[in-house]
Amino acid sequence: MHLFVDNLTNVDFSYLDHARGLVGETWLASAALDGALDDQGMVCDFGIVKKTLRNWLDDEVDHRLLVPVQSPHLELQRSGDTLALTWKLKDGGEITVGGPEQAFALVEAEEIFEESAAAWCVTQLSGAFPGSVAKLQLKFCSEHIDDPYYHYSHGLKKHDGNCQRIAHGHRSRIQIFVDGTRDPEWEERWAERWRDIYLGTREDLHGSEGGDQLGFAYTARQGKFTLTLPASRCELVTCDTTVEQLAQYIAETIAEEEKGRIVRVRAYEGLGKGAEASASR
Ligand SMILES: Nc1nc2c(c(=O)[nH]1)N=C([C@H](O)[C@H](O)COP(=O)(O)OP(=O)(O)OP(=O)(O)O)CN2
Repeated sequence: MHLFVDNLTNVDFSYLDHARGLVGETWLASAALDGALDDQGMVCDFGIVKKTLRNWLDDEVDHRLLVPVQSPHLELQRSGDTLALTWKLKDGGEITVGGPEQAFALVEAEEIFEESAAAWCVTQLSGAFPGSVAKLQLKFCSEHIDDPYYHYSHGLKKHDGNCQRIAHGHRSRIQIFVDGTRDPEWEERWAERWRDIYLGTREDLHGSEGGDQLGFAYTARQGKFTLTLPASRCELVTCDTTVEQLAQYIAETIAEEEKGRIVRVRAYEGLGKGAEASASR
């Protein structure tokens, strides 16, 4: 018998890609299970399926940096329960990340994409379901978005939860209105500007701002986090990078060029949520 659960949860995370660098991503997860019927006439109670998978994905994938440990572009070092890695980029640059182990997911794969990540999750989940379940399949996919969107990574050092991790991210739509009318040109400009970007807070800078490589470091409740990456893959902002503050930052930046007009920005953070802000000059 075949059982399925569509859109059971979504995961927000970042991953390392040889060409794209640090990629903020949001995927929807769906599951399918094959097995015999138990004495309730079920392959597995939907309640158990949803709780088991949601809890596991929340703990092991959501808000983590997914690292493809079989990649030739990776150097990884462990010291106690902290990890430090160097990732070589296709254009010759590099990214380094350090932090507590719980901020990373070490995925047995050469590259991270929907299928490789799902296959690793299924391996990790072996034994999580009752014996009536013979086979688990997991599928990740991106939300269908008609609007322009961007992928960004960031870390919120003041956040009490997992958003404090320095390299987690989202795939997010952006809607921009000038004097009440949607402005596709501005939306495309921001989608391009924040394509695979790291949004760094200026006060977290470690080292100088002027060079080709930028460094960020902070200590939060989970431990010490560090990140270095090419300045060209980064946008520095003076505020923290909550979606409220990003919406305000975008609105104010556009308002500088749209003098006398009211700019309203509806910025998403991942799927189905975000913040609205307005500005005029
Ligand atoms: N009001 C705000 N709340 C939160 C913000 C924010 O900018 N404004 N940001 C975060 C984190 O950046 C986090 O990455 C958001 O991730 P998400 O998974 O969407 O949030 P939750 O963990 O709360 O939701 P789940 O659906 O349960 O994963 C957090 N909050």
